[in-house]
Amino acid sequence: MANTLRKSAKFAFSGVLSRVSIHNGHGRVSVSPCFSLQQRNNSTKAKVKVDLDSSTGVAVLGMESSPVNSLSLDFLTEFCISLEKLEMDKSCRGVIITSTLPKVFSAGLDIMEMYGKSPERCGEFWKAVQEMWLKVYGSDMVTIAAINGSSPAGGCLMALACDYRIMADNPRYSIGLNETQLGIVAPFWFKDTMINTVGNRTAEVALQLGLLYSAPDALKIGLVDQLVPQDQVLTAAQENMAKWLAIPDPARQITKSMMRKQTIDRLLSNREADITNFVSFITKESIQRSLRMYLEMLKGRKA
Ligand SMILES: CCCC/C=C\CC(=O)SCCNC(=O)CCNC(=O)[C@H](O)C(C)(C)COP(=O)(O)OP(=O)(O)OC[C@H]1O[C@@H](n2cnc3c(N)ncnc32)[C@H](O)[C@@H]1OP(=O)(O)O
Repeated sequence: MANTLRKSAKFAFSGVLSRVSIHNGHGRVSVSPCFSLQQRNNSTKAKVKVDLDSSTGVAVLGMESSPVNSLSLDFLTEFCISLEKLEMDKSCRGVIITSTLPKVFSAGLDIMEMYGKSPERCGEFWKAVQEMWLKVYGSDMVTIAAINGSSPAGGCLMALACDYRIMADNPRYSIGLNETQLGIVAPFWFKDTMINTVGNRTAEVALQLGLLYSAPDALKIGLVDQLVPQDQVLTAAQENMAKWLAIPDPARQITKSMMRKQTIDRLLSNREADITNFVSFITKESIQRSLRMYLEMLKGRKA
């Protein structure tokens, strides 16, 4: 499906990678994003760690952007490059997306990217958010989210874009599209992805109220597929991956495409308008005020 989509869309990150894999002699391959001229990371510390086991064809993509894996432009760029590299690697059939940080899968979009930024920068940021979703939701690989921490808003979207979600059964963690609680509106493709997962009525209530669900409640509504103890999230993801990989790739990929193409096409054919909408919405004075208050609330929680 990703190949099909690549033909019909201009992917911001397409063609920036070469097929470089480094074998370390144990059947595992460490894949670090092969940065091109489009690399924009200022820091040298990688925000994404990829470990591909060539004997199983399964990669673990660990998000390690401290403190909370918020989805900044730099993070999203690195994430998309890593995923595209795996997508192009014929030996990789499945990817497990997880966090290497304690307590948090992803805190969602980096609020600092939406507060006090120029319209140009906001547009660039939103394009990267779209790209992340297109790449995960449209991946030819089997994608499993190993949700080993809280996963609000954009973090929930990333998990929703996967084929299967396994969450740590920890009462401190929550997941959901809580945008309205911040005074902002989840765009149509967030909403569509939620509807495709939990159904229209549940999505309507969840989105309007900006609900964050505990792990058991997320399981109840089908927002996640399985709960396991914290220390078993990755093992459970590996076990589940084996079931998905037992299905012949072409049959599974075509079926996935049938299920998701309409939703993907809707964004592809409205990409520019969606960016324009985002920029004009997020730069409004009232929205900037809401974001500032939310940031202050986040920082103030420590005091
Ligand atoms: C049209 C617009 C559409 C937009 C679509 C999607 C919007 C989004 O995704 S908006 C982001 C929504 N995210 C949230 O509401 C989550 C906010 N964060 C939290 O609830 C908690 O931080 C979390 C449960 C993830 C983790 O809790 P803790 O482990 O207790 O960490 P802290 O709260 O102490 O946070 C540490 C540090 O990180 C900063 N932080 C947290 N989240 C974000 C974020 N999303 N963006 C930027 N920065 C974030 C937080 O302020 C702390 O900073 P310092 O005080 O400087 O240490």
